[in-house]
Amino acid sequence: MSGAMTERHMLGEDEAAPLAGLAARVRALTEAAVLTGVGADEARAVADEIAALTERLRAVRRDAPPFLVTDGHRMDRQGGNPVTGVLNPIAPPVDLDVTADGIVRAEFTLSDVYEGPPSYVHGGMSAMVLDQALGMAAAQTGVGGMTATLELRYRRPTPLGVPLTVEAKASRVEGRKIYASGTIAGPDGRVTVEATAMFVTPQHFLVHER
Ligand SMILES: CCCCCCCC/C=C\CCCCCCCC(=O)SCCNC(=O)CCNC(=O)[C@H](O)C(C)(C)COP(=O)(O)OP(=O)(O)OC[C@H]1O[C@@H](n2cnc3c(N)ncnc32)[C@H](O)[C@@H]1OP(=O)(O)O
Repeated sequence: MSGAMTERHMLGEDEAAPLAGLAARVRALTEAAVLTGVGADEARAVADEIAALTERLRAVRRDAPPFLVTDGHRMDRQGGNPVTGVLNPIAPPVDLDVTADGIVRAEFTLSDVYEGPPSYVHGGMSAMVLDQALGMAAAQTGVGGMTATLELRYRRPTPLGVPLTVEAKASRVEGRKIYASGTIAGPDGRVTVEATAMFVTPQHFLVHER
């Protein structure tokens, strides 16, 4: 198990770059696996080669995903994050930026790997991207917190394979509760998904942080 309290290995840029390159290759592999039309023998042969490569990576195993050394931002240090993490092949990855006024924003494209209804993005994937963006927006107000509630309104289908925009902003803070809202929009600027969320800073986290 990768427990939250596990001491994390900190990756400097030199160490992180080749691992990000590895993740990018595996991301491409995942898409190729979903879309491939090769025959059964070729699929088995490739599977065996991949199994051998997996064993090579397992030869040296960390207890938990490493963190990236960043320029003081705690936001993007989780290289293994499934939305933003450059080290994680299942992350698109979504490169979330924070503007001076606390708006969290990214342009990103979701491949066929994230298909829900035929030719559209899976609603759970939209939820995950929004959870992350709203969570980062909430963290802009101070400590940040765990998602306590997340409400989605799917207004229209979200297209695959075209540039999407996610935006989020914190709206208010009440004690340990932080409220945030955000959207995903298609290339035409029309909103496809709206989200509101409440994050709660755990008591013990405040004690550790302050
Ligand atoms: C560890 C802190 C992290 C900070 C990180 C900052 C770094 C930022 C960096 C990068 C951005 C990251 C972005 C991440 C995005 C992804 C986030 C996720 O996926 S999180 C995983 C999914 N969520 C869970 O697994 C939560 C599970 N639940 C819990 O852990 C607890 O229930 C928790 C923390 C939510 C509340 O526990 P309590 O013990 O602190 O809560 P009580 O003291 O009872 O409540 C405080 C107030 O909040 C209300 N409340 C609590 N939970 C509620 C809920 N689910 N719905 C409505 N109200 C709730 C209560 O009614 C109470 O309100 P009254 O003070 O009485 O007005």
